[in-house]
Amino acid sequence: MIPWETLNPEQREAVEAWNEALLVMAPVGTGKTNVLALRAAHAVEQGVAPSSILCLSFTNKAAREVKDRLARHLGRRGGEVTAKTFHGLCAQILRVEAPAVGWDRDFLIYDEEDCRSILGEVARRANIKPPDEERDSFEFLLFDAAARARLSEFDDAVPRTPQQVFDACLRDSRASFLQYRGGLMFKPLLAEYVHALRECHAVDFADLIAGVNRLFKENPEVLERWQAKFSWIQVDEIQDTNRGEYRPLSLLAARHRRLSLFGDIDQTIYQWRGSVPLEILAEYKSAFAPVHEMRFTRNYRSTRRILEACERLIRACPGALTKSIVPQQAEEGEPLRVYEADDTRDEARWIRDQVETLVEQQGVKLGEIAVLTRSNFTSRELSRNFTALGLPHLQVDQFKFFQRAEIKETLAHLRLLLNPHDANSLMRFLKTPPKGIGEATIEALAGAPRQAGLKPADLLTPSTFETGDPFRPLMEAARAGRVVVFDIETTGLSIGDDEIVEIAAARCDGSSVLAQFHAYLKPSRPVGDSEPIHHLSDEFLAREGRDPAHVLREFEAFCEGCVLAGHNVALFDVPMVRSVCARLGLPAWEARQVFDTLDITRRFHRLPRYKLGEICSRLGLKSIPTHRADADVAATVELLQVLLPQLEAGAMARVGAVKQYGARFKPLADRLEQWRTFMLTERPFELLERILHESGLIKHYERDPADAPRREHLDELLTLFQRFDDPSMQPMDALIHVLSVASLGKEIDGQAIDEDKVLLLTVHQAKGLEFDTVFIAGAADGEFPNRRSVKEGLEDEEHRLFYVAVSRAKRRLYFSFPVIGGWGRQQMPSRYLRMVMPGRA
Ligand SMILES: Nc1ncnc2c1ncn2[C@@H]1O[C@H](COP(=O)(O)OP(=O)(O)OP(=O)(O)O)[C@@H](O)[C@H]1O
Repeated sequence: MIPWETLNPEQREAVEAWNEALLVMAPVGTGKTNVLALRAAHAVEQGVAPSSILCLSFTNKAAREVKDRLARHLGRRGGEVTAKTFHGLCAQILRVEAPAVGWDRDFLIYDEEDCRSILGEVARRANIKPPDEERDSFEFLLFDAAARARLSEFDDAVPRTPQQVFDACLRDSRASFLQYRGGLMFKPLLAEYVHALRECHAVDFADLIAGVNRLFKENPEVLERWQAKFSWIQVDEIQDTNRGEYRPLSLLAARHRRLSLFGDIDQTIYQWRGSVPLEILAEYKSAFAPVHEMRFTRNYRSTRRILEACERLIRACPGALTKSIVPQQAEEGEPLRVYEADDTRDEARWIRDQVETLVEQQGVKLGEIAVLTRSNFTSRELSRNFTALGLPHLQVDQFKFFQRAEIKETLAHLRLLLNPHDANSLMRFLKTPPKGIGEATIEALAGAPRQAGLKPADLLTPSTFETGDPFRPLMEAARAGRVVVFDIETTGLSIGDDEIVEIAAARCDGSSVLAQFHAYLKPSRPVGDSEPIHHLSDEFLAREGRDPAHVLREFEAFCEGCVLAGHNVALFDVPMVRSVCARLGLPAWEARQVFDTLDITRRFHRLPRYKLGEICSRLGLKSIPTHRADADVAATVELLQVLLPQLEAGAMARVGAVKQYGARFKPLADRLEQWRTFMLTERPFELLERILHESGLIKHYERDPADAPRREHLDELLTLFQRFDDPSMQPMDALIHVLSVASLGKEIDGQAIDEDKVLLLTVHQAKGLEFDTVFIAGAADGEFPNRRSVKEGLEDEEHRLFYVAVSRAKRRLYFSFPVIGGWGRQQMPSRYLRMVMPGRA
């Protein structure tokens, strides 16, 4: 039920316009988030299927809030709405469509640190070695350029070449890097980097955005399917969106034309990252005309005094749209205050004193107080001082939770279970707690055997030790004409619920097809959204489909004594057949070995992309895959026949390496295999708890009393795993979901807001939040506005950032700055203070 009585007329108008393309531009604190959730709930009440609704937010925290509110209004049906961040949506789509972009279905999302370490390695291999003191900023430069270069096609009005992007990043970089000006060929470096990522079955953030853009651009039938899935879309914080993010959303909505945007141009604070709100809004209004445009004006958040400050500040900002903000509260509120501190320590002491007074005299809770800063640097300085002064606080930057070594080391264990190819996690797993396998061994493993098609991951697979060479069963079966290549089509992607509608298979040897198998199966559920993928309709299957149990028994007989192979089958097709067999009470396929031609191709061929069709054309094969099971099987057979001689040629080297390293790796492989079985039945937090104990991680962090905070972080990780768990998912799917939140999460997402601690965070991190009391520290010219941003022509963005900071406060707003800043520099009050408090000058 919609609580209409709590809504003001403008909020009500927005909710009532549930069936239109709606654009809500609304100043700070006017209730956008709440209206967004209620509007989706109302759409469901009006008959829109909850599963067709997509709500996008800027942080996971905001997305969770939308979900919670929907659950409150809609009950169980609220859970069917997709509420995510944009990156989360890309990951969801690409996991389903992995074959269409040539990615592995089990792809991991690497965070900035993982990507930078790969880039550093790739650069070293190319003999690019910046001096030690520049290495960090050089890796960042490469990371930034690598992202921009891949997104240029979608982000820039005029696309640039990778070299142009790199040269521009180099020009803008603060460090000198003189030696690289005009001398570094960026394109091959970028290609190496992307290849290294894919070898780990990994992607980065830029891949997610570029991947979805390319997917929709090149595969109209795929786009059509997602258009049918999400027919009702609304997006929050549109002002901080760039073209590469907006475009796929507008494509998704092109058919149903129900795309609604919420935001506030005057809170644009990510222009430096390429957000172009005005252009996007103009594009939106013309593409989705007629757009119902409206503004919210009433602020429910702040006292009149704070709102007056907000209004004065934003009116003075060139180009701002907000002319007035109507206060809903009658309360005048306390006067704003400024403290000119002697230095940072004095500033921290003053804040501590004010906080103590508020707590003792006015009963304010520590968790309702926030200290906002422009830079991470000031935040860290204050944190050091607060610690010395005994003020309980939580610094969000320092709390880059998922970046902490102990968290990464722990998560590496889980990631490795899902994806043994993840080289970064493998290294972390081997090092902590130490597994007795040193750098030299790993270096050696990453060298020669690789050309023979061996990866370190093979040594963590128990079957490798039974055969002495991971590919021996495949080669032997091929010689005996006992390889079955197969492909299936299904009613959908849920392994536990969906059904198989077509099986195609071919038994072959190294040069020819010896027998074929093909059958349609009659499903007990409609094909639904999957029909456009395989073009098999319910009517056709009702007519041609046979009893699934019979077909699967025949298929089992066809595969008798054979080894199986397929393209990108390891993570979907095989578990799907197992699940359907189990549901039908047929003997499971547990013991069958399956070889994936996507994995093998990648070991021997360096290609820009690994979609089956692209592999076939690059390697000059005759077969053309068509997304029909039998055509794909024919293409895969031909591909396998090209790969087999290469596998044969590397056999000796692989056997040698397995012999040499086997004894040390086998116990680890067995342990991982055991955890993999628990992964199928235990909830993510239960599995995490098991691994923490059985891996020796807990013991490792208990050895040194100085490690006590690390232990606490591991406990927090367990709590977060419980919080992020989605009980409606199967345990393994839930684990994939939890790990993707961990890698896509912004700093604030990992935050267990603590009632007993003041929150210390940057203004960027405070976006969308509100607090009873706000301190804006470091409010000095040069710091806020930031000197460098002003120099780069981004002064208006600094102005808006100050506006965002000021508008987070509900009841009290304090400013402070040290007269003597860093490096003993004399500081003047921020120019914005004069606007906020004109009488003060
Ligand atoms: N109709 C209403 N009645 C009472 N309180 C409301 C109403 N609408 C919004 N609020 C309250 O006003 C505050 C601000 O709302 P919300 O955070 O949704 O605003 P917003 O527009 O998203 O803000 P911002 O853009 O500044 O982040 C919240 O505390 C919310 O509960």
